Amino acid sequence: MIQSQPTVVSAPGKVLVAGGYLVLDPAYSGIVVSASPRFYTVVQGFSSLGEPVIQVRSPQFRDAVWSYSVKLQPAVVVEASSQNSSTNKFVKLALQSTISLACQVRGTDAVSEILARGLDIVIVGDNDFYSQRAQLESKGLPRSVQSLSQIRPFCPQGVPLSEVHKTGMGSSAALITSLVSSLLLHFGVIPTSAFDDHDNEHRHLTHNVSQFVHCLAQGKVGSGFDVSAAVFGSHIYTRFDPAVLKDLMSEETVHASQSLLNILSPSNKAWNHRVQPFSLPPLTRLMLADVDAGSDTPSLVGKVLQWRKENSVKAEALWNEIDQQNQSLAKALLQLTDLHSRDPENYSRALKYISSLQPLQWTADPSLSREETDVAETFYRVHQVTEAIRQKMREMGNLAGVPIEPREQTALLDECISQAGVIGGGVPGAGGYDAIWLLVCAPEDRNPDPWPFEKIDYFWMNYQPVQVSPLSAVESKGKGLRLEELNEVKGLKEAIGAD
Ligand SMILES: Nc1ncnc2c1ncn2[C@@H]1O[C@H](COP(=O)(O)OP(=O)(O)OP(=O)(O)O)[C@@H](O)[C@H]1O
Ligand SMILES: C[C@@](O)(CCOP(=O)(O)O)CC(=O)O
Repeated sequence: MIQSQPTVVSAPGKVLVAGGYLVLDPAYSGIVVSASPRFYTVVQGFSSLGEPVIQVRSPQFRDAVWSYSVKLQPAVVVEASSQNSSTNKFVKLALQSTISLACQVRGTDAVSEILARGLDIVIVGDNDFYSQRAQLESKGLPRSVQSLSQIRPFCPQGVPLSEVHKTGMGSSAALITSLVSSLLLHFGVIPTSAFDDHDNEHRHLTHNVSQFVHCLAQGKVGSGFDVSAAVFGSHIYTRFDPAVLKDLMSEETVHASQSLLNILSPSNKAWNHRVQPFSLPPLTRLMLADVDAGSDTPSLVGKVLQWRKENSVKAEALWNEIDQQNQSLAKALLQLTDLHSRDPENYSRALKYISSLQPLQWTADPSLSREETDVAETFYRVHQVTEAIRQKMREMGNLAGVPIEPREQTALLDECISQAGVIGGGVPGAGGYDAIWLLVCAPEDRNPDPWPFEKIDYFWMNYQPVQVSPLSAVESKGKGLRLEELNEVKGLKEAIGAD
């Protein structure tokens, strides 16, 4: 029986539009856009018969219920029940770390009281985190954004978690971030006002804990841009030095560590990542597609890093060239936001004008005013820079002998990017065969033409060489973590079985 008011926190997925591979090195940065699909964690008091337990459920998957017992003395130990039909390292480590931290911050008695009745935790992710091809096929629907809106929210995937086809939106980072934050709130480590503003110590603590749990669960310290996007929303990300986590990176030390709070505290100066403000320009729309190019993505990252190590001079030159382009891209995109805020009318008129033309034609009209020309030229610069980045990333792939932008993706992207109103695009993150992103114009009024996004949606639906499935994701302007009301998230109550 559910007994207390639920704590609900959501965290967004991400798209690394520039900075793949480079972002692993603190000398470089990446542009990470937070996306509208979110992971939701619902934590409630739960009265079980017998021993207090924590029950975690992921109702979108088969056999995805995990029970844990918790001992607080002499040290916090979270133990998975022998009856669980599968293990979930991510969930277990999130419980272990947040409860340990809660004991350090609130004291064992307070935590023991909250745990006395047990906890029921439900985790669900928006449909875009998982390929919906099978759902669309079973409903006889074409692969279009419109069809996706006909699939019910948090749709069950019909398979165990280990078999699901992910779309690369950072599911584990968003999941860990929403789970960790909901637990920190539920145990009173941070107050309910923690996420009311975008840059306070509570949000930074949540970031550090989520980053740590995610690294520990993955068994390595990654760049962390995905967790950072889940916490802060879109930004320009520069990674932290992995040394900050070195004393915590084994499961044994987590059990033993008295210094968890000291290391994860926002006042620990060893957390030296940088989060610089960024968002995509007004009246544009991010489009994403899951591409089924019928080929396995080999382990790209290992091979690229190996090549870089063996060819350091050549690699440094290439990394610096790509970095310059990445910085130019961020600058041009931010400049567009600025042009909009200074003169929304001319921005809007220029955007409407370029929406029905191919990039090459954007700056050729002498009848545009000076202000409109500024806007059109800045959009054209974004177009040119995204094309230059693609070219350099292909070069990186060729040199390292890996398919960062494979031929199938090049053909698809070239065709998309040559269409009217398409600003630019590429392969997100590490690249490979799985996905593409585009930035398209989204004028307020579309007449007389269809919106560029509708034309692309139609183009993808009919594209023959590979199967292209759109995602409904757009950029999330929600600035990362959000405290939610259970009743206000469409389909959430039904999905967690509380209706
Ligand atoms: N809905 C969920 N409920 C519980 N655990 C989940 C859920 N989704 C993911 N996980 C945990 O995260 C792990 C998957 O992590 P993995 O590193 O494969 O994802 P990812 O690479 O971040 O995904 P993506 O391709 O979306 O970026 C699973 O093994 C599981 O432990
Ligand atoms: C190659 C890399 O820079 C990006 C990987 O991005 P994604 O998870 O494929 O979106 C690796 C990393 O930063 O963890």
